[in-house]
Amino acid sequence: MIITLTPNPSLDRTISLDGVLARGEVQRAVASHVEPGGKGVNICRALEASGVESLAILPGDALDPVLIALTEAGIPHLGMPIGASIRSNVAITEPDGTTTKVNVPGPVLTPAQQTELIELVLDRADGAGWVVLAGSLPPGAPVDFYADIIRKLRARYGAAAPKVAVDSSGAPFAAAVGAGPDLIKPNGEELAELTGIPDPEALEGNPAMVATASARLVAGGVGAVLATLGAQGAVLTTKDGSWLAQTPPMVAVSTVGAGDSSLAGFLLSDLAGGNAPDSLRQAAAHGAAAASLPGSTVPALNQTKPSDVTVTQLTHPKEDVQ
Ligand SMILES: O=P(O)(O)OC[C@@]1(O)O[C@H](CO)[C@@H](O)[C@@H]1O
Repeated sequence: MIITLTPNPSLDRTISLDGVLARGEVQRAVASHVEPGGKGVNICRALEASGVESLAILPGDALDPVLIALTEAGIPHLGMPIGASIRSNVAITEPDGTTTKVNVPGPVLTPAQQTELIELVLDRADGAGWVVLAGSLPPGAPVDFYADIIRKLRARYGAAAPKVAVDSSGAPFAAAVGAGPDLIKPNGEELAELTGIPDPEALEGNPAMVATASARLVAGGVGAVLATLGAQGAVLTTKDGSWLAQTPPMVAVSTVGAGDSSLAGFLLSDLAGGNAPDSLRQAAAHGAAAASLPGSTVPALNQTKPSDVTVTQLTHPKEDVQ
């Protein structure tokens, strides 16, 4: 069983253009998709598509379009009523795979609502294999919201605590990293920010540098780092080493949610007893399959091609990343 918490979920509208996005112009779209979203929600959608038991915890009223869509899709979820609408985020995709995304802040969670949401997670985590804390925080939540949940889970369940994965951004991600989660899933930019690399482009095309930066986080108490690098693949770093996964070149249809599918692929392999390189392979296969699907559509296991993924072990270069 995998529990996800999405404290700032969204209704995702993806608009497909048949040309390049033109700022300041009126353009006609060729298609549009609406899906219930937010990172943890997408992870549960991907797990459900592969028959893995999960529960999506999120703030949202029973009649909110996001919760209605989750019910219709048969995604197990637990909504905490907030008396406000879940935000709507927009993605615009171009034929070459370029995706432009605009995310809005979302409704405020009061301190009482934050406490209630945390209690829901703590209660439901009993016996779970993983708890995934995912996405941005809603306005009003303190920076250490995720870090606090990690500490509370360990305090309540001790040695029986579920493993915790975190995928967020900015200061809340950095604070969560400080609490030593079992797994984090940064993209290149987030990894640079977490490790103090001033120019994220330095990591582009340099998996060894990604591995070195990730290894520092592992040395600092993070269990594993799954760095997703878009078309350049993914790098997994644990205390045992680093591996690079690469998928065959492709033109993406929509990259929205590809990282969430990657994390779902990793978790379902891990739950099934896969070792680190196996789980990385499934993460990369899930990410590539998601990028080939429109909107934030998530792939099922049988739509992924792990045999097309090349996994190689990396050695960390001696020089420090500055
Ligand atoms: O604003 P956040 O919480 O960082 O990200 C939200 C979001 O971009 O993440 C998912 C894709 O990963 C989408 O479903 C959703 O719109």
